[in-house]
Formats: sequence, structure tokens, C-alpha cells
Amino acid sequence: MQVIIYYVRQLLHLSGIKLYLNMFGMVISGLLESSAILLLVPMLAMAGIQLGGTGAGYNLPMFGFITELPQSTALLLVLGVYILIALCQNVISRSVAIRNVEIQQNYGRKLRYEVYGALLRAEWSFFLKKRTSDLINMMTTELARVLAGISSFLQFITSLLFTLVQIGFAFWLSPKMTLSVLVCAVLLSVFSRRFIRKARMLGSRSSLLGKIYLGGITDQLNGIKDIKSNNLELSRLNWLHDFTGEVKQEQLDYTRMRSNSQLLYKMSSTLLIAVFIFVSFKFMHAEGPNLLLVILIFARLWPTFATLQSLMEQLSSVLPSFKQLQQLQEECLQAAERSEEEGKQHIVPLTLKLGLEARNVDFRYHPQESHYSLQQVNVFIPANRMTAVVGRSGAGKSTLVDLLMGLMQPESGEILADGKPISGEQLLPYRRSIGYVAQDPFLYNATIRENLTMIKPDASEEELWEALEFASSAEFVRALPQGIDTLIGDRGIRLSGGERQRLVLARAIIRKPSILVLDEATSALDTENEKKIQEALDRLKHSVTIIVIAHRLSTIRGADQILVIDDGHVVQQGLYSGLALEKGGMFSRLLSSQDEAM
Ligand SMILES: Nc1ncnc2c1ncn2[C@@H]1O[C@H](COP(=O)(O)OP(=O)(O)OP(=O)(O)O)[C@@H](O)[C@H]1O
Repeated sequence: MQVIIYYVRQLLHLSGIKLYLNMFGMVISGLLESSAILLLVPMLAMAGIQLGGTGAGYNLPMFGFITELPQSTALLLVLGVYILIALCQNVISRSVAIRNVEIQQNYGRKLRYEVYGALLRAEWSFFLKKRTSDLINMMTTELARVLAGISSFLQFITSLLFTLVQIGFAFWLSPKMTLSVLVCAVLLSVFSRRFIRKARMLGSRSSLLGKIYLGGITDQLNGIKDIKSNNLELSRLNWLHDFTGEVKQEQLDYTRMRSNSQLLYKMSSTLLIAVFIFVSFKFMHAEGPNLLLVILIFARLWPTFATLQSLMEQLSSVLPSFKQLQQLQEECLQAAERSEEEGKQHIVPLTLKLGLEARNVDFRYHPQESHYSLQQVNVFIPANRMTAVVGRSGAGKSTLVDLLMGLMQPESGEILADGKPISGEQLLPYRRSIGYVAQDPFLYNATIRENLTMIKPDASEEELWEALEFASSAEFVRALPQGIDTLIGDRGIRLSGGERQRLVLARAIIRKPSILVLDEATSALDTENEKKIQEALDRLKHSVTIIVIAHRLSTIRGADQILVIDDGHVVQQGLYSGLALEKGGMFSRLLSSQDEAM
């Protein structure tokens, strides 16, 4: 429960007095609702209208004057009061309902903003350890469950207050009867604790199933080409068939548990009413209105107990979601690479003047493993020059570049830009100075223009086309049906691999970065386009610091420096011509293996 209270406190902090007013409104509304019904019987009795039995009605002094009125006037008055109470109740509940949505939506927005903000501030290595689908699940289903849980908690508090008022009312009408009902309710709630435990267990199972479903379906839709080309449709459908069987079972168990609990409350209510009426009639010789009173107290009180029980079950079932959300927020906080305030500041990109340096860098993806992805790496990358990083697959090239971009922090050692460590306040200005083209180019499902202006919102038409020209994209963009305003689909699916790569390059260049990082950026290009990009990079290389990861060694002939990495170590360093001559060196081995492959 503590975890729920933690989030409810935040809600209280955000909505302040509004929330208390609303809860008060809910209690008043409930009170009016019950008083409308409860008062109707005695008021009608006072007006001389008996609802069965021979009793004279309840002795309610405040309504004494009614007996002095003619019966039809009294009836009209009583019904008028009844309508007035109902009107007040409905008006209050209308405004409470609207304000409730406003309060909950405000809090929902704040919570989503906070959780997503925390995710965005977390460092890259945090995302390497998480499944994207789990994070999506947290941001959608689990967060929605938490918000529903908060709403249930508030409903629970209101129902509790309402029940207390109802008990007070019932006590006023008949203390003995009310006490008996309360004793029965306490006994039943002790017995019902097992339903609450079961609800929590089923809630965990439901969360887990939600996670598995989203993970599985995301994986499969991402790999739909693989599924189709390997004829895996049937096996994937079988997976869904088995999985939905589990979901069905879980839903059935949950519904069975809740129905059992409600059945228990409803049947016990019927049974207790029967017992009470029998005892009142047989042993206390109660008649008409008194028997009606027994029914009224039960009819009003017992459903509130059933509601409380049902809300407690709902709360228990979403408790695991609360815990997961809190855990995610804590993990994000621990993995935060900067504070919220830093992110809000206006960031002026850094201009690299001297160069980048990796000093005594060690890095492991998992500290518990003995294998280092990089070990004792010492390199200097001069500003406004082109540095190429080469090596066998798995040598550590991407790891080095990710560290140089400040996406991850070394386990020991330092990454310095112009002699200053790229962490803390330096980090965001440094990041802003980088243009990056990944091996697997990513584009948003938007128009080409939107993809470019996302990076530089104030880019002029001229700047957009300049970047497209640079990346040899202008020609194909002009040929598209809506030109630069063409929608390129999910991850740019409506474009060819080479076109995507060129657009990402245009996007990287549009901000006029001080550092340009290209991870195999020309791998999907044909020889003609590759040549054009090479020429453009050659023109840039004296005004921008370029770092390229290259598999095709022919593309880095013009590099000012080549770093050869093997098994996490920098094993060679120098110019293409010099390295090619070092017989037996890793670079010449890479060269000869590429020659053989051609
Ligand atoms: N997210 C990760 N978690 C654990 N280990 C990783 C992760 N990413 C890379 N590694 C390991 O770190 C080492 C270096 O990987 P890295 O991706 O830097 O190599 P690379 O030279 O860029 O390879 P490639 O040319 O195939 O892209 C490899 O042993 C790899 O298995």
C-alpha cells in the first residue's frame, strides 16, 4: 500500500484543495442520495401515508409540522423535498465527475511527462539493458493501470467516508441493528482477505502476460519480412493461439475471483436480511415500518461494504503495476546522465577546437563479466580532420565511437573534448555538436521536411536543399510525388536502403555539426553515390571533425588518421599508405581479406 500512497501524495500535491473539495462533494452527494430515499419513508409516514404495516411512522421531530398540513399538500411538499434533494445530489455529482476527470487527467499528464522525461534523461547503456517493448508496455498499459489504481484509491477513500456517514445514519435510526450489521461485516471482511491476496497474485500475472504479449507481437511485426520469407506464419499463429489461451484463463480466474467475492457479499446480504426480519418479527414482534427499516439499513449499508471490498480487490490487482513503475523511475534516476534542469536550459553547441581524446579507457557492457569490450584505449582524434576506425567484426569500433559521442561513460579512464571531460554540464552542448549517421539509419514516420526540421527547426528552404544536395539526395527527393513533403512511412520504409542512408546523412549535416560521426554510412550506396559522398566528405574534412567506422577500406584512403582496433585494443594507428605497408599487421590482414572477397 505504501507505494500507492507515494503516488497519491503526488496527486494531492498537484491538485491541492481541489481534490479535497471533490472528495467532500462525493460524500455530500452520497449522503443526499441516501437521505432522499431514507427520508422518503418517514416523511411519507408523517404525511399520513403508510407504506404497509400499521405503525405510525418514525418520530422525526423536524418533520412534525407536516402532520398539521392537509394530506395532499403534505404529499406534494414531501415529494417536492425529495425532488430538491435529488436535484442537488445530481448537480453535485455532475460537477464532481467533471472535476474528477480534470484532476486525474492533469495528474496523468504529469506522471507520463515525468516518466518519459526520466527515460529520456537515462544514459544509453540503460536502454541496452532494457527491452524496448517492456518500456512501451510501461508507458502505455502499466501507466494506465497505475492511473486507474489511483482513481480506485480515491474512490475507496470516498466510499469509506460515505460508508461512515451511512453508518452514522443507520445508527441514528437503529443503533442495535447497525451494530449487528457491523459485526457481520467485520466477520465477512476477515473471511474475504483471501480474495484480496488472490487479486494481487492475478494482477502480477496479468502484468506479466501484457509484457509478454507486447514483446512478442513487437518482435514479430518488426521481423515480418523474416517471418514471410521463412514461411513462419503458422508457427507465429500457434504462438498467439497458445498465448491467448493463457490470457483467457487469467481473465477467467480474475472474473471468477471477483464474482465469488461479490456473490458472497450479495448472498450474505440476502441471508442476513432474512435472519434479521425473522428475528425482529418473531422475537421482537416488530411490524411494518420497523421491518422496512431493517431492509433499508441493509439495502443502504451492505452495498457500500461490497463496494469497499471490490475496490480493495481492484487496488490489489494493480499493486504490481505501481511497484514496477516506481522501480523504473528509480532505475532511470540512477542511470540519469543529466538533471531535469540541465535539459531545460538553452544549449549552445560546443565547437571542437583541438580534438577528442580517450585516455586510459576501459569499458565492459556488464561489470560482472570478465570480458572487456575496450581495454586501456588511448587515442587522440584531431579537430577538423577525418579519423577512420577499422577492425574485425566485434573488435570494439562501435563501442569506442559510442563512448566518444558521450552515449556511455567509460568504466575507468576519461573521454575529453578539448581537454575537458564530456560529462555533467559539458554533455548536452557536446551532444549538440554531433551529427550522427547510424549503420541502420533511422527515420521518423513523417515527411522528409519534418525529418530534417526535427534536427534544425528554423532551417530555411535553402538550408534544407543544401543538406539534401550534400547527401546526394536532392535528385530523388525532387522526383517523389510530393517532393520534400512526401511521407516516408514507418522508419522510412517507402525508401530504398541507400535513399534512407542519404537522407540520414542530410539530417546529420543540416545542423552544421562540429563533429560528424558516420557508422558505415556509405554501406548501402552504389559506387556512383558513394563517390559523391566521399567527395563531399573530402570537402568537409578541414572544417568538421569526421569520425568514420568503415568496413570497406577503399572508402578511407583519404583519412587523416586510421585507428585499427582488435579485441578491444588499439593495435595500429596511422595513415592508410603507412599501415598498408606494415606487413603482418592487422590492417594489411584486413586489406588482404577484402581483396580476396572482391
Ligand atoms: N549491448 C551489448 N551488450 C553486451 N555486449 C555487447 C553489446 N554490444 C556489443 N557488445 C560486445 O562488445 C564487443 C564489441 O562490440 P562492438 O559492437 O563495439 O564491435 P564492432 O567492432 O562495432 O562490431 P561490428 O563491426 O560487427 O559492428 C563485442 O564483443 C560485442 O559482443
